[in-house]
Amino acid sequence: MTRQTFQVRILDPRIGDSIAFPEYATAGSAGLDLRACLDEPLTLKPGDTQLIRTGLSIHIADPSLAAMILPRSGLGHKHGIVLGNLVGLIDSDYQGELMVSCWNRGQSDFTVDVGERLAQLVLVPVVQADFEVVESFDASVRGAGGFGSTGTL
Ligand SMILES: O=c1ccn([C@H]2C[C@H](O)[C@@H](COP(=O)(O)OP(=O)(O)OP(=O)(O)O)O2)c(=O)[nH]1
Ligand SMILES: [Mg+2]
Repeated sequence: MTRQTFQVRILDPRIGDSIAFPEYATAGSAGLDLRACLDEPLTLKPGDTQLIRTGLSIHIADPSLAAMILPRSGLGHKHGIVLGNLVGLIDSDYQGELMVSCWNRGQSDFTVDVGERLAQLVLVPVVQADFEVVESFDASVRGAGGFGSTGTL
C-alpha cells in the first residue's frame, strides 16, 4: 500500500495558508517536507541547536508504522543544517506537536526563515519484537564478524 490516511491536527492557523501544508514534492517522493513554524526568522550560530515547531501533529495510530524525521540533503550538505538528534523517531501513539531539532553543525550563521522547509517526514514499517532467549544460534556465514570483518575492498 503506498497511500494511507492519517489524522493530522493543525496547531497553528498559518498552516495551509502562509505556511504550506506538507506535501510530496513529486509522485515518487519518500518524504514530506516539514516547515519551520516560527514567528520570526531564527538565526542559528555555529554549534547552536534549537527545537523548532512544525505547527502540526499526526497520530499514526497503527503500531506497525512509525515516522522518521530526516535531514534535507541540501541543507545538510551545503549549510551544515542537520538534526540535533540525527534522526527523529515518531511513535505511532505520539499525539504531540512534531518538533524538529535543528543543529547548525557548520561554520557560519544560518537563518531559518518562517515557513522554510527544514526536514522531511518519512512513514516506515515497524515490527515489534518478542524475544525468545536461546543458548546459541544456528550457524550463519557471518557469525559474530562485524566492524569491517569483510575487508575494505
Ligand atoms: O525529532 C523528533 C523526535 C521525537 N519527537 C516526538 C515524537 C516521539 O514519539 C516522541 C518521543 O521521541 P523519542 O522516543 O525519540 O524520545 P525520548 O527521549 O525517548 O522521549 P520519551 O521518553 O518521551 O519517549 O517525541 C519529535 O517530535 N521530533
Ligand atoms: Mg522514547
